[in-house]
Amino acid sequence: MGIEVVVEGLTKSFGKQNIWQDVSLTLPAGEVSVMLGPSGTGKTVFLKSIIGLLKPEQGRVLVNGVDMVNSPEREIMETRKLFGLMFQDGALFGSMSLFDNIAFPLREHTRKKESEIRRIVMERIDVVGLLGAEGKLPGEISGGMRKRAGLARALVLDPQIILCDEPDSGLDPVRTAYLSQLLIDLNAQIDATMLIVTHNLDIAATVPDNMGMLFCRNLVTFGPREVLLTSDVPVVSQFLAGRREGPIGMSEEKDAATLAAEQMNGNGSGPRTGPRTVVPQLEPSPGMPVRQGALRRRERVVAMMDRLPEAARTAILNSYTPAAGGVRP
Ligand SMILES: Nc1ncnc2c1ncn2[C@@H]1O[C@H](COP(=O)(O)OP(=O)(O)OP(=O)(O)O)[C@@H](O)[C@H]1O
Repeated sequence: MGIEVVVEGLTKSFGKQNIWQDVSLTLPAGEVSVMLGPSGTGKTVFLKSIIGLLKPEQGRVLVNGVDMVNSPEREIMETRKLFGLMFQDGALFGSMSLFDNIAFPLREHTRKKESEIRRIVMERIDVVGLLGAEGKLPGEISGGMRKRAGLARALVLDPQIILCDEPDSGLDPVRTAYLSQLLIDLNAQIDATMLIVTHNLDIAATVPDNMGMLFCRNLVTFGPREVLLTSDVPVVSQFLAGRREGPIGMSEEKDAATLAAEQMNGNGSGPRTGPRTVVPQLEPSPGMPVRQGALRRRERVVAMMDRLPEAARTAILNSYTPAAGGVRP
């Protein structure tokens, strides 16, 4: 089972530029979480801070008892082995075949024999649906295949935590839908804790158990998916609706005068009139194991029900009630 990641009071700046401050959240073990946010709000910086590649000036990130911000570098390096990373562009070596790319972490970090490496690599290539393409160079395959190869490479060291940075970038809607299903199937198979950074609304609506959003140097919210999906917080509802009207502008935040003018014109970001539909979360494909993370999540969310907003409670109850169309385990 995956490992929980506890983020406490994290603040990161580059020189005088504060990226975000006082971010606290817990990625529950074995569950899938998504971090949303407009471009430039520091989502990638957040991922890099979790694995200790960037150093926030305040706060802690606890993984298996190790603080990825303040512990000695040796402990951080050791703990980093628990992570699988999938970067935006797949980050593959252009001169190596897919097989060698995917084998790279095993050859670099383990003393396994080539026969064992071959077995593991081919197994992961099968999981991401790339059997037959293992001899190709990254330049000879499509962007979607490169993403899947990046995911296969993230999986070879049996990670307990998987971080995906914009897995959908450059993919068409159909490929994105396949990738979403692949992420859920993977979670069912390996029960790893997953954090996906994206601004893709389809992934946000259908993949995660939990969702958060970074905006304006703060974590706006983080919790069960239904909380964000039914939220009336202006920045959240604007983002989820993909509207121009609201606090998010082209360069992140709009000034107060523009916002006031929008509200005068009736284009404001006030409360919605009708309820927002929460689409069902993706289920693992037929033949896949039951997602253990979903079972644990159900217990966790039911226990916190009385602390959640009413719209989120209703959405959760609907998803867990077969009569209401809910199909969750
Ligand atoms: N190593 C660095 N040194 C200085 N500034 C940096 C560094 N890395 C990131 N930044 C700055 O931090 C801010 C957040 O960048 P980040 O890439 O995390 O945003 P993001 O939310 O992932 O954006 P996008 O959705 O467009 O990928 C940007 O202003 C960026 O220029």
